[in-house]
Amino acid sequence: MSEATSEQQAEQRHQIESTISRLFAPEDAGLQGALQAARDAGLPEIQINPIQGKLLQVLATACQARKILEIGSLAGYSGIWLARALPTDGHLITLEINPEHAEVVRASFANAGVGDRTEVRVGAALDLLPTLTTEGPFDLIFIDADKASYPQYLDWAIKLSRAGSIIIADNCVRDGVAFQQTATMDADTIGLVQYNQLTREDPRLTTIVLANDNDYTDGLNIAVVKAH
Ligand SMILES: C[S@@+](CC[C@H](N)C(=O)[O-])C[C@H]1O[C@@H](n2cnc3c(N)ncnc32)[C@H](O)[C@@H]1O
Ligand SMILES: [Mg+2]
Repeated sequence: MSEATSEQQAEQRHQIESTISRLFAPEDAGLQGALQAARDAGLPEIQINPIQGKLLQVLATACQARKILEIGSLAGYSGIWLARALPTDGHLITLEINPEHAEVVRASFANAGVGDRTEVRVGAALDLLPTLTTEGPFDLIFIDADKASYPQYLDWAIKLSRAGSIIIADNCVRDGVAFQQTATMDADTIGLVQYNQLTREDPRLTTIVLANDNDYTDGLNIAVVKAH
């Protein structure tokens, strides 16, 4: 029997991913509505994928999350996945710099039935994070905003967490460049490289990166806070 070509292997990986998505992470009307609202508002399609959304829910459930913090809301797609892992008295705060995005998020949260347990705060995350110290600790923190600030977001995430909290950051593979050190990197890539290094070396964290987006070329950095 002949070896599969690289195109056949890519197609097989794609089929497996679609099957996992369909079986374990189907999108209901609320999630599909958030994607449509984003398209209608002309927002970029840079949200996480359904498997990542379900993974966020699995992790939120694993740490019995009652308080979740998200940095970077876009249209509320990841926020809906996260909010649905909360108990009815749980709370998700999502930080978003763009007021137009925030309006779309609020409408999509309401449409998805999670308006009661979610709050969108508008502003630059680095300005808003210091105002959250009395509202934590957060059980899960999801970082998915401007990449250059990821190292500072990590500092804040640890400050706002407890032992057992889970800190997740998106786009921490980026075709592999997020693990490289070169002289010619832009500020976003430097932020990602530093984030991976900081989470790998920080003795307070246990960390792994999973390549689980865009045909394994991007993915999530997942860190558990062991102690402060
Ligand atoms: C990749 S999108 C978030 C995607 C979303 N988490 C999802 O998967 O559905 C990044 C979002 O972060 C917002 N953002 C960028 N810089 C920010 C900052 N400094 N503070 C807060 N939000 C920021 C952008 O406006 C954008 O809506
Ligand atoms: Mg992202």
